[in-house]
Amino acid sequence: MGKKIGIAQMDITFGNPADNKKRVQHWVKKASAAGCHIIVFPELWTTGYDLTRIDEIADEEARDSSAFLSDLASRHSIHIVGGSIASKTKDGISNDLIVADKNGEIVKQYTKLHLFKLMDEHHYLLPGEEDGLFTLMDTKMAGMICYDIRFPEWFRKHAIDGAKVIFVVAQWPAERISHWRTLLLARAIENQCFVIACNRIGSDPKNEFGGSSMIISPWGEIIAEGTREEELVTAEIDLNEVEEVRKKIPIFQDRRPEFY
Ligand SMILES: O=C(O)CCC(=O)C(=O)O
Repeated sequence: MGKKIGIAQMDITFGNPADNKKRVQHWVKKASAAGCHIIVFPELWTTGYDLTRIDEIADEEARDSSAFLSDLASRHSIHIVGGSIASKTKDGISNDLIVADKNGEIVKQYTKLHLFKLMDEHHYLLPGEEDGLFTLMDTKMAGMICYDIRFPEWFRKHAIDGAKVIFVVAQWPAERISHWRTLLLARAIENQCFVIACNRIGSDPKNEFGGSSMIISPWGEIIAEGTREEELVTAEIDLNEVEEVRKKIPIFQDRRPEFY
């Protein structure tokens, strides 16, 4: 049976978690009414890239955002790949992707592994040290955050470890949207998995963001793509397609890692 995916290609109010929570509530209601099994949100949706104030507005131990997403997921009976949020711990602040299943259980908290120096992340955030794997609907999946997609070896590790669907949550600037599209397509084709990527729209004081959220099949077809407007991007995916593609061109059997 197909699974309906919804991507909340939303704008984010700069440095205003309360306002952004209202936005997220709106998109969860919309996705639930549209019959989506999963909804996906963008990177740093609570705060935006308000890094100079991040210490004030980050969420202590991701507690508040996790409770918020968990409550929404169980009330609307929908799995939430809850974008990422700034989480404050005793060691510093990290950029964490939170996943809540439809019963409200938090099944993953993944910290962005690769920090993006061009947007000063290394001055404000701590990098992660763990993988992005989780299970939803009895299927192994994984989450990545924005700049992570420039590291094919990180994606590959997750595919080798069993991920059939890889989510990407981002705030990807419009000026490099051709990189975004090309990298996502390549990651889907080379790993023969679904790639479901959510990018924000709108702007902040330093960047304009490019939308073009995408749902890409394991064969590399774009099943759905957003524009640069706020919208719910939806498509139904058939998880069996992963095995079909991997049977047709068996790259995971044909790899020769002893030479790489
Ligand atoms: O790699 C890029 O061009 C964009 C990355 C980015 O914006 C981020 O990681 O936040």
